[in-house]
Amino acid sequence: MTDHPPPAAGFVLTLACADRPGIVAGVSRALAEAGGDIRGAQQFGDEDTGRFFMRVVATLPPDGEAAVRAALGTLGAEFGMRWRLSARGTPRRVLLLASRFDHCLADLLYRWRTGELRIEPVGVVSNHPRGSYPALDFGSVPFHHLPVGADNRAEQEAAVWRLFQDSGAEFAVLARYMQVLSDDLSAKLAGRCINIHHSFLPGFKGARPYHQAHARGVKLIGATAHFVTADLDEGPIIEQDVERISHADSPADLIRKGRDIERRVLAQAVRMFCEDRILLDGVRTVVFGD
Ligand SMILES: Nc1nc2c(c(=O)[nH]1)N[C@@H](CN(C=O)c1ccc(C(=O)N[C@@H](CCC(=O)O)C(=O)O)cc1)CN2
Repeated sequence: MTDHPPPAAGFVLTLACADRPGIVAGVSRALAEAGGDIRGAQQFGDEDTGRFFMRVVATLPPDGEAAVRAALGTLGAEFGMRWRLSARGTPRRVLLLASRFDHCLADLLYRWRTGELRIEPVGVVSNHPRGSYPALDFGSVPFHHLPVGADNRAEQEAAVWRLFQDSGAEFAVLARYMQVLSDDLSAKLAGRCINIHHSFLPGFKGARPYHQAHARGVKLIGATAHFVTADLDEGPIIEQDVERISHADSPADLIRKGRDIERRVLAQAVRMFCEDRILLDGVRTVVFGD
């Protein structure tokens, strides 16, 4: 009976460092010496920032992960590299936040249930009660009603942060959560909190972009998924899309058409995050698409 070696597992390596010769060679050697097999690689050198970014998909033999982590540790120290190695397809634990409008929350939960999005929702937070979502089935996902007003913003945010930590969430998604996060919470969630803004940024920031768009008479509307920073609607952009509209569209028409754009843009951004396709490049992102 022939012994078959255990199947090699799939991994994604992402890295960023100051650009200089030898990075790709070093990474390839580290993987090869650990028995790894590169299945795909994307890289980008940003001439503005002098930074280099890379995403590698590789298989590793069972004992290869420890070996490659050791080699990457050494390489990382030599090149001043930030790197991350994660098993492909591992669901990412996410805390979902929403306010009155539920279309993005409903869409993410559907894509999770159908297996399209490799997420594990660890909780839903809303500043509105559960009864505000009659159309939604949260199933086994815990729902947390955390009302917020001018008199309890700090306490409410402390509860959100405690939930994020206690649930073991890896990232958060503001799925039309209409509260501005404080500088403190924004900093704690830096690079791991994705917001969907219902306009094609940098146009029409704030809480009512569709009314602004209608008043301005634009011919395209859009949506923007971005990382949350303390500066409202200024975070590094992950994904955007637009749709043509006309003079005949009322604000209500724009809100209706915008929902579809918001849903697909947010879902794409969440998928890219879960597949380690997004790297921060200062105030911008590098997105290694599929
Ligand atoms: N620190 C940040 N927090 C949030 C961001 C962000 O970019 N940085 N994005 C928002 C989402 N958003 C637009 O996409 C947005 C949400 C809320 C408001 C706003 O003015 N809210 C008012 C209250 C409105 C209400 O209660 O309905 C407020 O907070 O005083 C503007 C833009 C999520 N958080």
